[in-house]
Amino acid sequence: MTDCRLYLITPPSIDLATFPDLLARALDAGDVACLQLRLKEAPRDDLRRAIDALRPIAQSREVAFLLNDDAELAAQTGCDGAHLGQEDGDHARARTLLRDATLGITCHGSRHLAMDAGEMGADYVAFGAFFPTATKDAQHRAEPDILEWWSSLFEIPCVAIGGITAENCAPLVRAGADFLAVVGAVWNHPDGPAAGVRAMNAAISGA
Ligand SMILES: Cc1ncc(COP(=O)(O)OP(=O)(O)O)c(N)n1
Ligand SMILES: Cc1nc(C(=O)O)sc1CCOP(=O)(O)O
Ligand SMILES: [Mg+2]
Repeated sequence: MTDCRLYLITPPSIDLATFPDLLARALDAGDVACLQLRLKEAPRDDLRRAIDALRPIAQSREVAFLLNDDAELAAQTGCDGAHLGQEDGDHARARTLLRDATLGITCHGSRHLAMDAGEMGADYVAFGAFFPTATKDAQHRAEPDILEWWSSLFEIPCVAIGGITAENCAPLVRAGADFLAVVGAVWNHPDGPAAGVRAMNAAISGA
């Protein structure tokens, strides 16, 4: 029995007229540990509107609501935390701003970055991309052995990301990933996002 759980990230752009209902149905379909709002192109006002609309949908279902890229906005708007990359500002300042809220840090395929993030106080470290992804132009790759190495040495949870699907995720679960972060595997599932959540849950449990 694995403790690994699904970490869902929003599609790169959403329509607030229809997405809240789609999200609710996806979250009701199975186990989702957290939702990251990742709208790279959205103007700040749209981002605030999206937070206001989507945060209650996640939090009312005990799904942690994390904001991508902006710890200050996350802290101001009642998010459960933020995910920051290596270019997303001062991690130590974000740690202070977020107080007890979650701070996750992208560490690509780097043991060094992961240890720095752990020392700085990250609540999780994220490794990737494990597989080719159509969701973004990923410049870094990671191999499953980094998950084994990290989880054998450190208590801080690790997230695997990048091109993960129900079909390819088993080695990452077995290597020790605490969370699998996905976009396409859920939102582009041929039978819809709810089916995508069910497929990921089944693949994680069966790994
Ligand atoms: C869980 C998780 N892991 C990695 C990333 C990537 O963050 P970053 O490197 O800052 O890239 P962008 O997402 O900002 O394009 C993530 N968002 N979530
Ligand atoms: C947002 C993101 N960050 C990555 C990294 O490697 O840091 S890969 C990625 C995209 C994840 O989407 P999908 O599940 O559709 O591949
Ligand atoms: Mg970022």
